[in-house]
Amino acid sequence: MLQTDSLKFSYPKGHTFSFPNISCKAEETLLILGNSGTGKTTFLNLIALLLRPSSGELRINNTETANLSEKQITEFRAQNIGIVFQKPYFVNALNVSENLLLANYLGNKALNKSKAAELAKDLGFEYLLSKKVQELSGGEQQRVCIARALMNTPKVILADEPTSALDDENCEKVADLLEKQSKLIGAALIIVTHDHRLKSRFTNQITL
Ligand SMILES: Nc1ncnc2c1ncn2[C@@H]1O[C@H](COP(=O)(O)OP(=O)(O)OP(=O)(O)O)[C@@H](O)[C@H]1O
Repeated sequence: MLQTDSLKFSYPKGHTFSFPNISCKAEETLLILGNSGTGKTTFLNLIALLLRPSSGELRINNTETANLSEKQITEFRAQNIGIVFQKPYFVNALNVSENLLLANYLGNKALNKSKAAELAKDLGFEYLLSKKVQELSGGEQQRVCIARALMNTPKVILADEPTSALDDENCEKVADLLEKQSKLIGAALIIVTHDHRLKSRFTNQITL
Protein backbone atom coordinates (compact mmCIF):
# COMPACT_ATOMS: atom_id res chain seq x y z
CA MET A 1 0.00 0.00 0.00
CA LEU A 2 2.87 2.37 0.81
CA GLN A 3 6.56 2.33 -0.13
CA THR A 4 9.30 4.92 0.24
CA ASP A 5 12.61 4.92 -1.59
CA SER A 6 15.59 7.11 -0.58
CA LEU A 7 13.47 9.98 0.79
CA LYS A 8 15.50 13.06 1.74
CA PHE A 9 14.34 16.31 3.25
CA SER A 10 15.98 19.54 4.51
CA TYR A 11 14.39 22.37 6.44
CA PRO A 12 15.67 25.74 5.15
CA LYS A 13 19.12 26.24 6.76
CA GLY A 14 18.46 23.07 8.74
CA HIS A 15 19.67 19.52 8.98
CA THR A 16 19.26 17.17 5.97
CA PHE A 17 17.38 13.99 6.82
CA SER A 18 17.90 10.75 4.85
CA PHE A 19 15.10 8.42 5.80
CA PRO A 20 15.25 4.62 5.69
CA ASN A 21 13.09 2.89 3.11
CA ILE A 22 9.84 1.59 4.49
CA SER A 23 6.93 -0.36 3.15
CA CYS A 24 3.60 -1.08 4.75
CA LYS A 25 0.94 -3.34 3.26
CA ALA A 26 -2.83 -3.18 3.68
CA GLU A 27 -3.88 -4.29 7.19
CA GLU A 28 -0.27 -4.07 8.45
CA THR A 29 0.91 -1.82 11.26
CA LEU A 30 4.35 -0.18 11.29
CA LEU A 31 5.77 1.75 14.23
CA ILE A 32 8.25 4.55 13.60
CA LEU A 33 10.46 4.93 16.66
CA GLY A 34 13.42 7.13 17.54
CA ASN A 35 14.73 9.63 20.05
CA SER A 36 13.46 13.17 20.19
CA GLY A 37 14.61 15.23 17.22
CA THR A 38 15.50 12.31 14.95
CA GLY A 39 12.84 13.38 12.44
CA LYS A 40 9.85 11.12 13.16
CA THR A 41 7.23 13.84 12.72
CA THR A 42 9.09 15.16 9.67
CA PHE A 43 8.99 11.67 8.14
CA LEU A 44 5.28 11.34 8.92
CA ASN A 45 4.61 14.76 7.36
CA LEU A 46 6.41 13.63 4.19
CA ILE A 47 4.31 10.47 4.07
CA ALA A 48 1.20 12.61 4.68
CA LEU A 49 2.25 14.80 1.71
CA LEU A 50 2.26 17.82 4.00
CA LEU A 51 5.96 18.29 3.17
CA ARG A 52 7.60 17.53 -0.18
CA PRO A 53 10.90 15.60 -0.21
CA SER A 54 14.01 17.14 -1.77
CA SER A 55 14.57 13.77 -3.46
CA GLY A 56 13.37 10.18 -3.37
CA GLU A 57 10.12 8.43 -4.06
CA LEU A 58 6.90 7.86 -2.17
CA ARG A 59 4.35 5.49 -3.61
CA ILE A 60 0.89 5.28 -2.06
CA ASN A 61 -1.91 3.08 -3.39
CA ASN A 62 -0.01 2.52 -6.67
CA THR A 63 0.49 6.24 -7.27
CA GLU A 64 3.95 7.83 -7.44
CA THR A 65 3.24 10.99 -5.48
CA ALA A 66 6.16 13.02 -6.88
CA ASN A 67 4.20 13.34 -10.12
CA LEU A 68 1.20 15.02 -8.49
CA SER A 69 0.58 18.77 -8.72
CA GLU A 70 -0.17 20.76 -5.54
CA LYS A 71 -3.88 20.70 -6.34
CA GLN A 72 -3.83 16.95 -7.01
CA ILE A 73 -1.93 16.39 -3.76
CA THR A 74 -4.63 18.06 -1.67
CA GLU A 75 -7.29 15.85 -3.20
CA PHE A 76 -5.12 12.71 -3.12
CA ARG A 77 -4.33 13.24 0.57
CA ALA A 78 -7.96 13.78 1.51
CA GLN A 79 -9.03 10.66 -0.38
CA ASN A 80 -6.23 8.26 0.52
CA ILE A 81 -4.65 9.33 3.79
CA GLY A 82 -6.26 9.62 7.22
CA ILE A 83 -4.19 11.55 9.73
CA VAL A 84 -4.50 11.44 13.51
CA PHE A 85 -2.43 14.46 14.56
CA GLN A 86 -0.77 14.91 17.96
CA LYS A 87 -3.14 17.84 18.55
CA PRO A 88 -6.77 17.63 17.36
CA TYR A 89 -7.10 20.76 15.12
CA PHE A 90 -10.89 20.98 15.06
CA VAL A 91 -12.99 23.81 13.67
CA ASN A 92 -14.51 25.20 16.86
CA ALA A 93 -17.46 26.80 15.06
CA LEU A 94 -18.62 23.33 13.95
CA ASN A 95 -20.04 20.56 16.13
CA VAL A 96 -18.57 17.04 16.29
CA SER A 97 -20.70 15.69 13.43
CA GLU A 98 -19.87 18.68 11.19
CA ASN A 99 -16.15 18.30 11.95
CA LEU A 100 -16.40 14.70 10.74
CA LEU A 101 -18.30 15.70 7.59
CA LEU A 102 -15.67 18.34 6.85
CA ALA A 103 -13.31 15.47 5.97
CA ASN A 104 -15.74 14.41 3.20
CA TYR A 105 -16.01 17.97 1.97
CA LEU A 106 -12.21 18.39 1.80
CA GLY A 107 -11.95 15.05 -0.03
CA ASN A 108 -14.46 16.20 -2.63
CA LYS A 109 -16.87 13.50 -1.55
CA ALA A 110 -20.57 13.56 -0.74
CA LEU A 111 -21.23 14.30 2.94
CA ASN A 112 -21.79 10.89 4.48
CA LYS A 113 -23.86 11.37 7.63
CA SER A 114 -24.52 7.67 8.07
CA LYS A 115 -20.75 6.95 8.00
CA ALA A 116 -20.21 9.62 10.68
CA ALA A 117 -22.94 8.03 12.81
CA GLU A 118 -21.55 4.52 12.24
CA LEU A 119 -17.99 5.54 13.21
CA ALA A 120 -19.29 7.43 16.25
CA LYS A 121 -21.11 4.26 17.32
CA ASP A 122 -18.04 2.05 16.74
CA LEU A 123 -15.81 4.44 18.65
CA GLY A 124 -18.36 4.97 21.42
CA PHE A 125 -19.19 8.67 21.07
CA GLU A 126 -22.62 8.70 19.41
CA TYR A 127 -23.95 10.87 22.25
CA LEU A 128 -21.41 13.58 21.37
CA LEU A 129 -22.31 14.14 17.71
CA SER A 130 -24.21 17.39 18.24
CA LYS A 131 -21.82 18.75 20.90
CA LYS A 132 -19.32 21.54 20.39
CA VAL A 133 -15.80 20.14 20.00
CA GLN A 134 -14.38 22.38 22.71
CA GLU A 135 -16.74 20.78 25.25
CA LEU A 136 -15.10 17.35 24.77
CA SER A 137 -12.54 15.74 27.11
CA GLY A 138 -9.06 14.92 25.75
CA GLY A 139 -9.95 11.22 25.36
CA GLU A 140 -13.19 12.05 23.58
CA GLN A 141 -11.37 14.43 21.23
CA GLN A 142 -8.91 11.66 20.44
CA ARG A 143 -11.69 9.26 19.42
CA VAL A 144 -13.28 11.95 17.25
CA CYS A 145 -9.87 12.50 15.61
CA ILE A 146 -9.64 8.81 14.80
CA ALA A 147 -13.16 8.82 13.35
CA ARG A 148 -12.35 11.89 11.26
CA ALA A 149 -9.25 10.15 9.89
CA LEU A 150 -11.49 7.27 8.78
CA MET A 151 -14.32 9.28 7.17
CA ASN A 152 -13.01 8.82 3.61
CA THR A 153 -12.04 5.16 4.12
CA PRO A 154 -8.34 5.93 3.57
CA LYS A 155 -5.74 3.50 2.25
CA VAL A 156 -3.17 4.73 4.76
CA ILE A 157 -3.77 5.82 8.36
CA LEU A 158 -1.03 7.92 9.97
CA ALA A 159 -0.96 8.59 13.71
CA ASP A 160 1.52 10.86 15.49
CA GLU A 161 1.97 9.91 19.18
CA PRO A 162 -1.69 8.89 19.52
CA THR A 163 -1.28 7.41 23.01
CA SER A 164 1.46 9.44 24.71
CA ALA A 165 -0.97 11.41 26.89
CA LEU A 166 -3.18 8.46 27.82
CA ASP A 167 -3.39 6.16 30.83
CA ASP A 168 -2.92 2.41 30.29
CA GLU A 169 -6.62 1.67 29.84
CA ASN A 170 -7.17 4.39 27.23
CA CYS A 171 -3.85 3.60 25.54
CA GLU A 172 -5.08 0.08 24.96
CA LYS A 173 -8.49 1.31 23.76
CA VAL A 174 -6.94 3.70 21.22
CA ALA A 175 -4.49 1.05 19.98
CA ASP A 176 -7.42 -1.40 19.67
CA LEU A 177 -9.51 1.13 17.76
CA LEU A 178 -6.73 2.03 15.34
CA GLU A 179 -5.83 -1.59 14.72
CA LYS A 180 -9.43 -2.80 14.40
CA GLN A 181 -10.49 0.03 12.10
CA SER A 182 -7.43 -0.21 9.84
CA LYS A 183 -8.00 -3.96 9.41
CA LEU A 184 -11.71 -3.39 8.81
CA ILE A 185 -11.09 -1.03 5.89
CA GLY A 186 -7.89 -2.74 4.67
CA ALA A 187 -5.64 0.26 5.35
CA ALA A 188 -1.94 0.39 6.21
CA LEU A 189 -1.42 1.85 9.70
CA ILE A 190 1.73 3.83 10.50
CA ILE A 191 2.27 5.11 14.03
CA VAL A 192 5.01 7.46 15.25
CA THR A 193 5.57 6.87 18.94
CA HIS A 194 7.82 6.82 21.99
CA ASP A 195 5.29 4.77 23.89
CA HIS A 196 6.81 1.54 25.22
CA ARG A 197 3.29 0.10 25.60
CA LEU A 198 2.87 0.21 21.81
CA LYS A 199 6.39 -1.16 21.21
CA SER A 200 5.48 -4.40 22.91
CA ARG A 201 2.18 -4.64 21.04
CA PHE A 202 3.26 -3.92 17.43
CA THR A 203 6.43 -5.76 16.50
CA ASN A 204 6.86 -4.36 12.97
CA GLN A 205 9.11 -1.40 13.80
CA ILE A 206 11.67 0.95 12.33
CA THR A 207 13.93 3.24 14.36
CA LEU A 208 15.18 6.59 13.00
N1 LIG B 1 9.62 23.75 10.58
C1 LIG B 1 10.88 23.48 10.93
N2 LIG B 1 11.91 24.26 10.56
C2 LIG B 1 13.18 23.97 10.89
N3 LIG B 1 13.53 22.89 11.64
C3 LIG B 1 12.55 22.07 12.05
C4 LIG B 1 11.17 22.31 11.73
N4 LIG B 1 10.42 21.31 12.26
C5 LIG B 1 11.29 20.51 12.88
N5 LIG B 1 12.57 20.96 12.76
C6 LIG B 1 13.76 20.32 13.30
O1 LIG B 1 13.92 19.05 12.71
C7 LIG B 1 14.34 18.09 13.67
C8 LIG B 1 13.36 16.91 13.67
O2 LIG B 1 12.09 17.35 14.13
P1 LIG B 1 10.87 16.32 14.28
O3 LIG B 1 9.75 17.07 14.91
O4 LIG B 1 10.65 15.67 12.97
O5 LIG B 1 11.50 15.26 15.29
P2 LIG B 1 10.81 14.12 16.14
O6 LIG B 1 11.67 12.91 16.02
O7 LIG B 1 9.38 13.98 15.75
O8 LIG B 1 10.92 14.73 17.61
P3 LIG B 1 10.00 14.52 18.92
O9 LIG B 1 10.09 13.06 19.28
O10 LIG B 1 10.66 15.40 19.93
O11 LIG B 1 8.59 14.97 18.56
C9 LIG B 1 14.43 18.83 15.01
O12 LIG B 1 15.79 19.14 15.23
C10 LIG B 1 13.62 20.06 14.80
O13 LIG B 1 14.15 21.15 15.53
